[in-house]
Amino acid sequence: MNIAVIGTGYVGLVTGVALSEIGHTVTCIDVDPKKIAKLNQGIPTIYEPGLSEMMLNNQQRGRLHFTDQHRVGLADADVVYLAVGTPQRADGSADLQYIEQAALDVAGHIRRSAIIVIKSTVPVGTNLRIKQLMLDHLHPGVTIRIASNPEFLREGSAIHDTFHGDRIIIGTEDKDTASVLESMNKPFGIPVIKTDIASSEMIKYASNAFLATKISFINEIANLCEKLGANVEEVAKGMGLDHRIGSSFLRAGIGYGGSCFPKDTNALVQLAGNHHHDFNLLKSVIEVNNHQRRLLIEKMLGRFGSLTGKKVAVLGLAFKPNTDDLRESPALVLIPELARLGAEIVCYDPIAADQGTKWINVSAQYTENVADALKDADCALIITDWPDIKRMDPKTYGRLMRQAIVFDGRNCYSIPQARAARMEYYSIGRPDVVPEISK
Ligand SMILES: NC(=O)C1=CN([C@@H]2O[C@H](COP(=O)(O)OP(=O)(O)OC[C@H]3O[C@@H](n4cnc5c(N)ncnc54)[C@H](O)[C@@H]3O)[C@@H](O)[C@H]2O)C=CC1
Ligand SMILES: O=C(O)[C@H]1O[C@H](OP(=O)(O)OP(=O)(O)OC[C@H]2O[C@@H](n3ccc(=O)[nH]c3=O)[C@H](O)[C@@H]2O)[C@H](O)[C@@H](O)[C@@H]1O
Repeated sequence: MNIAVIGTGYVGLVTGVALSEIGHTVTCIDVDPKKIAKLNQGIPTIYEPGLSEMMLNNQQRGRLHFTDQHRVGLADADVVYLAVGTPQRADGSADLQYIEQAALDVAGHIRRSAIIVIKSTVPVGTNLRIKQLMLDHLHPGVTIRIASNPEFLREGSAIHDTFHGDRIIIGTEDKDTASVLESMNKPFGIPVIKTDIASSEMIKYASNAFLATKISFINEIANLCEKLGANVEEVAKGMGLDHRIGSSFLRAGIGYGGSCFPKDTNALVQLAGNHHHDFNLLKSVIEVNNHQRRLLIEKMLGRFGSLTGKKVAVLGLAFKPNTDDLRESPALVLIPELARLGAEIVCYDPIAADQGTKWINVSAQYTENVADALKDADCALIITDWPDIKRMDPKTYGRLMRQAIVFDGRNCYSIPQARAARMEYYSIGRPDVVPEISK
């Protein structure tokens, strides 16, 4: 089929590349000419394992194209995906200006009837409003059908998730549209759930809200474990083996970040409020997460009294490993707070350092490797559990730092490992490790 994808961000680009990989002819359209120029040179604009090769391969086969010209990109499209951002407004609700503009752009340029698929995460009711908006602006004779097809990929494993997802959700007003989209997605070999549009829109928010709830729940248990002398990792393992609970999303840490959990939980609270429903549970999930992000600073102040003039090695900036995305990363809260407290900050991230220099507006040094960041530091603060940080011999801290004092927001090392390395080690939901010599 001929497909157009509007928006070449994390979701649009991966969707376009994946649909071309299963044999469709895809044109991705973006309003950012710089992104399009880079993509046309075969260079991905985001970091995702496996994306670069797959993209280049499909471009060379002539199945994947990029343009900033809607007229060109929409010329042959049978199906048009809208995959632009739906960020958070100041009041927490979803900002729909980009998707509305994208819909108007399509309506203004499309000259043939097509199915419009909304992939962006949008509040319940948005698909039908977008349809009406487009109907008001279409050229005479052009008809559209609308479908909701929310995305469940995770950044850092986006290609893997797209080909091995648990389900594909298709919400439509009519069975024909659902059948067309089901057969289009068949080569992915993933179960397709066909439903109505409102339920499809809600499945996306409910899924993200539930995963965020699991994380805040285990973080609260972790905080209690610290007070009671239990180890949250043992607790999570013991809970997760119950298949009704499941072991995923039970990793305690410095809270969830990223472009979606924070914004989607807030948007759902807002949506509920607009319908006179006070979503207290989800409000608590958000509150717990906000507090969790600051926990390690409290621990650092507890240990040092003051951070003025202390050299802090910050390991990891991205909101999770394998991505260069800094959106809502705990780093954006923690680094400015360290600066406010007078610390000297040296940051390391294997992929997201460039983004760090753009997003973090406080004075900080950026290094190319972990060793340079750790050299002569008074303490280390682990924000992202990058594989090279996790795999590092914990004795490295002692070899390079003034004192091996590590505040670990991702529980990268086991307690026995920390003890063996003679580190002073503060993690989440586990006993502190304080060697005799440091007491
Ligand atoms: N990032 C993620 O992992 C996931 C995101 N989502 C949802 O997918 C949607 C897109 O998210 P991201 O890909 O992260 O956004 P993004 O911000 O990375 O990309 C959006 C892209 O759309 C382009 N754009 C904006 N207006 C346009 C227009 N009128 N015409 C053409 N292009 C336009 C921008 O230039 C940008 O390249 C959001 O609703 C998000 O909640 C859903 C699942 C996963
Ligand atoms: O709607 C979205 O954008 C996406 O949001 C999340 O994906 P993503 O944000 O890319 O990454 P996750 O792996 O879910 O991690 C989110 C945050 O939770 C944190 N997390 C995750 C799992 C866990 O056990 N503990 C924990 O603190 C991560 O460190 C990270 O900061 C969902 O997992 C995807 O299904 C969804 O499509």
